[in-house]
Amino acid sequence: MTRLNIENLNAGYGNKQILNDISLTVEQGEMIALLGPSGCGKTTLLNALCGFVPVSGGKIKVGNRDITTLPAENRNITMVFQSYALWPHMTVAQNVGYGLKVQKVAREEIEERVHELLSIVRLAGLANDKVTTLSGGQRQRVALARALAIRPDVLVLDEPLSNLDAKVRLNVRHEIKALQKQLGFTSLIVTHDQEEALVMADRIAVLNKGQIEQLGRPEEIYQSPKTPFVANFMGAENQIVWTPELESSILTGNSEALFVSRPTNLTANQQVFFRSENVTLITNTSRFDNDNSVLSLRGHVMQSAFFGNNYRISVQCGEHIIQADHTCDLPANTPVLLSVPAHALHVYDIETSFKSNAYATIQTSTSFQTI
Ligand SMILES: Nc1ncnc2c1ncn2[C@@H]1O[C@H](COP(=O)(O)OP(=O)(O)OP(=O)(O)O)[C@@H](O)[C@H]1O
Repeated sequence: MTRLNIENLNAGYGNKQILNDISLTVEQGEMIALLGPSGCGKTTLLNALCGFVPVSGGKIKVGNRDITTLPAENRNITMVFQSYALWPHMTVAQNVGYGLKVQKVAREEIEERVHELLSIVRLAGLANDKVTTLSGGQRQRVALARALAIRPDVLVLDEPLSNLDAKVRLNVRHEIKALQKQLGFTSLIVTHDQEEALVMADRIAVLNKGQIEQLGRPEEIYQSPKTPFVANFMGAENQIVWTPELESSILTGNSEALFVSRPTNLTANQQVFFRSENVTLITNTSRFDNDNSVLSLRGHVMQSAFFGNNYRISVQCGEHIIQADHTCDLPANTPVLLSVPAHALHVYDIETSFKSNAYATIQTSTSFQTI
């Protein structure tokens, strides 16, 4: 496996440009997750790498080879599809060996390689079964073994777990990750599931409208989103646009005020995002601390939903509806006080979307350690 280098890539369908100036390097042995909402261009990027979608500008290099205009079969990039794309009339072993047979590799070598890969993906006992008799998780492991059999320079995976049910999905994602670490393959994986990206990837590229909005380690993307889009996409679903009116409402010092306190890094004409898990909810609303280290606001419960390990409480705070995680159920209309520590706030300038959050920065590093 080798390094993949994408430089200023533009691609699309006919006159419709989908990818705008994408630059991304996947280091040897690294797994990068492409994360973004439906239609942002994730699959188009994989298709452009594989040679299925023509490139209108920029370069794709694998190691020192420029593959930008090479036909798909000469690129040595293999795709694992969401739908597995296995041959239904073939056995497990025949599917895994298919690519090697096309490459006219000697029969003994194919047998050896197929055997090796089937034991890696723990399917050796099913070598002679028809793939149609396998479960979804097993089929995806066959697809993975088939892709790896031809020793691609780069492996790309297009939502490989989407067709699996929730429990199998958790297992297979850990298996793919473990395999990726064990074999050290260079890979790009497409997902729209942020948890999947956080768990599996060495780095995450968040795509928005055909552009990379942020690239970084999972911790960086989660804890220090650079833009409102990334903050919101990574689960900071609460948003308050901090207008001059809100700013003046807090400065009244009124104990009935909706906004009780705000941290010093939040000023007028900014927007703030935060996660429900970072909101502390109390039912004693008489407390009135002018505390500069938290954003604190009053409201009343609209509804409550059971989430298994806690309750997600929707709180109406003036015009805003804030989601807060809480340990117990609360009846509608209960008055509550919400507070969010400054370090959990992601603050951006309204006009420029420029990040102005001094509290939530973490140590970041763009270097990638190969293992
Ligand atoms: N064959 C095609 N011809 C024309 N437009 C296409 C084609 N395939 C995709 N598109 C358009 O390109 C854009 C990006 O699609 P793409 O499939 O890359 O998005 P995605 O991020 O992978 O979405 P999803 O998560 O829904 O799979 C969309 O607007 C889509 O309608």
